[in-house]
Amino acid sequence: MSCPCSGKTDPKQAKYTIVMVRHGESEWNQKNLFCGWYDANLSEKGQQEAANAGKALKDAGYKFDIAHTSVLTRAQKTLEAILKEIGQTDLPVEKTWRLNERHYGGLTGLNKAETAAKYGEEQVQIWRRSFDVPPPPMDEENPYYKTILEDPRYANGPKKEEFPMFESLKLTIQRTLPYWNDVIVPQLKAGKRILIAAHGNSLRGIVKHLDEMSDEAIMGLNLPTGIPFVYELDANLKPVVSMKFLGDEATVKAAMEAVAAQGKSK
Ligand SMILES: O=C(O)[C@@H](COP(=O)(O)O)OP(=O)(O)O
Repeated sequence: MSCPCSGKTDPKQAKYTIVMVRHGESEWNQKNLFCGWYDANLSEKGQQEAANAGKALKDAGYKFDIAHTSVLTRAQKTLEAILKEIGQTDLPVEKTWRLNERHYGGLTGLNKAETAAKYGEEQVQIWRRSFDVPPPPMDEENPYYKTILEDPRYANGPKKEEFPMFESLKLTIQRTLPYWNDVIVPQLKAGKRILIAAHGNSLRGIVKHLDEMSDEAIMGLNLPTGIPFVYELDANLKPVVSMKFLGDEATVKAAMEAVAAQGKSK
């Protein structure tokens, strides 16, 4: 797909700025495994990507008043590395399961290329990128079932009855948007400069919402790891600058294509 690096631009009307970044490459991204709510660490390359994201933000002069991240290590470590680079290690940070990656259900722990070889690339593309077709549910046979379900980081939510066993992008958006609307929007309106470090699909959900992308259009968006992107929003929180990556266009495009290709059979 072409790089949607700088959609609409009328910075004169820009009232609010928010920066988002998908975490750096995780150890499971590196092994090409469906990760979802499994708590994979950053790979060495991912740690470097996170530091580079911080350098890019520093070079562009960004400072923040508050940051938001998920309860997963790969996003939190990315945020930490960024804050170190921009000299804001004391920034208030809010952590929420609502910014977690989508729950990849029964696919969690499977290799994406092997899954494509077994079920076909088309099926894997549907599982990875369709708006509302969920992956198969995670059941007790899955080796990561207990690790995830009994993880103490979820003691304060989600509630037992809302704890996902799988999520489509649609379901992911349904639990991410309340956080956007109830926590992030009021902070934006109060003039806070906000940074979000999260995941490929929780961020795709926010992007879909902000840019009012159709269910079809969002299928074509693959977010690269560790490259921050900026939104400038008007008084009604409509984008006047959309998804402006802090990276050169060729690099961003190649990184997006590499993410898309993870679902190929080899
Ligand atoms: O869960 C995963 O495997 C990846 C996204 O995978 P795709 O939807 O791109 O396959 O999540 P992230 O690395 O952003 O936390």
